Amino acid sequence: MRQSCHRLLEHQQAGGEEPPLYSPIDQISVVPEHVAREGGGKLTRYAPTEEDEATLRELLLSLQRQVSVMSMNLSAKLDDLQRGDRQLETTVALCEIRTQLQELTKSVESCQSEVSEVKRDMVAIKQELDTVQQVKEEIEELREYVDRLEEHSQRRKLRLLEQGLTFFLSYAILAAVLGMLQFGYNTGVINAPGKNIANFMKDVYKNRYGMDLHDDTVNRLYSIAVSIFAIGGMLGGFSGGMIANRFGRKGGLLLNNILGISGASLMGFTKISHCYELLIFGRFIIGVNCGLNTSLVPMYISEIAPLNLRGGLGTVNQLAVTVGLLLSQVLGIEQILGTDDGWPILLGLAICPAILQLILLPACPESPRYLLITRQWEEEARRALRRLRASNQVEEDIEEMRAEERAQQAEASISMRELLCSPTLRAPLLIGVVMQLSQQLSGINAVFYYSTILFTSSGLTDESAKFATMGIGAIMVGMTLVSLPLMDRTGRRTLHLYGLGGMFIFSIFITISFLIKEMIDWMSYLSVVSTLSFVVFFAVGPGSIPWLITAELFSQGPRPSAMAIAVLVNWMANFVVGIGFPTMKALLENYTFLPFSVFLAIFWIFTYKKVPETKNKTFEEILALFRNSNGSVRTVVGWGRGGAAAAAAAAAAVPGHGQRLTMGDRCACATRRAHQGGRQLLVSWTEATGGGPRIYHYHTTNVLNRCD
Ligand SMILES: OC[C@H]1O[C@](O)(CO)[C@@H](O)[C@@H]1O
Repeated sequence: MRQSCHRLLEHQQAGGEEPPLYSPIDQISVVPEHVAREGGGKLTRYAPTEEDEATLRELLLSLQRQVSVMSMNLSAKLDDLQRGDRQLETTVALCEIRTQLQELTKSVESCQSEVSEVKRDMVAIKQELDTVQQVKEEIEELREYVDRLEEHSQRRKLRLLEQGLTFFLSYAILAAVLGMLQFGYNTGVINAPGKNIANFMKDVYKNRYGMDLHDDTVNRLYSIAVSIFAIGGMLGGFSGGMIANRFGRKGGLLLNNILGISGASLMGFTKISHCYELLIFGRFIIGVNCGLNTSLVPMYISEIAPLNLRGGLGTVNQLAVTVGLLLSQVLGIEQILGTDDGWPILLGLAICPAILQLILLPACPESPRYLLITRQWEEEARRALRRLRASNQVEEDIEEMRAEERAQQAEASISMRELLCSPTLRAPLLIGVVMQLSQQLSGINAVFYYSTILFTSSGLTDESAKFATMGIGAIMVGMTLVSLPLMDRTGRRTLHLYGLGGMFIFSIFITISFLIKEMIDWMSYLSVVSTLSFVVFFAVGPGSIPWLITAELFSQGPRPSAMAIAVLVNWMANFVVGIGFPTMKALLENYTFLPFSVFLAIFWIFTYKKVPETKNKTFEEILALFRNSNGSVRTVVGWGRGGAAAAAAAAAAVPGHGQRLTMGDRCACATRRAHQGGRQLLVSWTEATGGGPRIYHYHTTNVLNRCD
């Protein structure tokens, strides 16, 4: 209070302006006289002194003076206002001004708060700019690292492409393809001794029941013995995937020989035991054995073959089939084993490939891919590779397998259901299945099973027809051999297109020759030449490519299940053609081959549009072909624990997608709890020590398994 009075006096003594109307009075009334406020706001009692009283008196006088001045001022102003004509207008204007002043004050306040917000934002932006700069630098580093990685993998691939055929690799291939030879042999072996087997059935029936077996019943029994082989094949082919995962590729093949030996023995002992049921059962068992072989052998070969030889070595599958077929044709002629006494030996000879494989295969290594990716036995895989490559430098192969493993999200194996439901695997599965269909629905087995009848019906004598049939077998072997080196040079897709195209043209020629053979004599030769050419083109592509490409289209996890489905389809189509062709021939007569021409045209278009080239591509690259067509797979490199830098790098590597890389996905791959399908972003990486660079593989869509 005392201070306030002093200040007021000082102000007046200094000749200050007329004080505002409200302030001195307000100040005086703020605090009661007997109370004063000290520093810190604490209230204390106040006792006035004489000096204070004098000051107060002075102050009161000055206040009185001021009040009178103010009242004079006021009354002067009021008079002015009352005198003025525009008193009302002025009041209104003052009110308006006051309102505007209030609004102005409000806007100033809001401006103030906006300014402080902007200030805050600017600080945040600055921080973000710093982060962006940092991220930019990191991306630059990452880019350099990716370039280096790419260079490294390019060099690795070049080295992989330089690998050669070693003695041990050839030995392992030879031991394995005995299974495919078994398949070819048993496919053809039943044709030549057809009449002898029918006679045997009649004799047994007569001995058993004392009456003659009707020709129709004999034919039915014989056709059961022929076709039950394919039923066994379907069963074996379908179980191939499961066996391959459970016992390994080599393990499965070794076990399968038990079936081979049993089936061959049953067939071989059919005559001695006077029991044609044994023949039927034996054919079924050997069918299961061959079905398993068609699944396991191509899988084993594609997994042990070096990248640059995979096509050629895959063709050895079909080479073995054709050799088996030719062997059965040659041994089945009347001069050798195609007789009443010889046929059980002919059928029983199927024991030879099984025993030979049992002897040769144990020395071969298990598939290194199976050991490393499916079993995670790295040392064993390394040992197997060292033997197959005849070198201690196998790190390139190991790295390539690891890359395949990463690309398939570390899935050791994928069930049949998962395979069928996976959107990513749908495309390769469809291609695999259509490729198998293109082999069987091309009509090749119509030629094989019924070539002799076809030739005689187009005018050749029985004798020449038999030799023409054998010629087909020989041409098939020769042409498959010719196609072998082309597979890794020309490429699978190109050869398949040539093969299907040629078959299409010659299937038309076959139909033409059937149609005009009655008019022109030499047309019978046109039918033989057309059929031989048909077979030549089959050997160029559709004979071998479906076997090898199905194994190539899939990585380690889904490969066994995919092979099982594709092989099942192959056997089913084989069965349908075998069973259906006689009826088709009866119905369509000279136009019998026309449906095959239509199928061939469809398969050609499909191959042209959908089948990718797999020549010289690693399994990881093939996998990426399908992922990229469906979504995208990228590899980026992140630092340490990931975070913003890795996320930004990932986002930068998927231009246009805009997906965010969430580090939460990391646990996904570790736990591997599988969910089906779905579009999502998935991340996996290799662990690196000491916070160094890490490789992230991520797919933006259609991943097989979602993990959380
Ligand atoms: O070589 C002809 C043979 O090849 C196969 O297509 C298997 O690859 C068999 O179905 C056919 O009898």
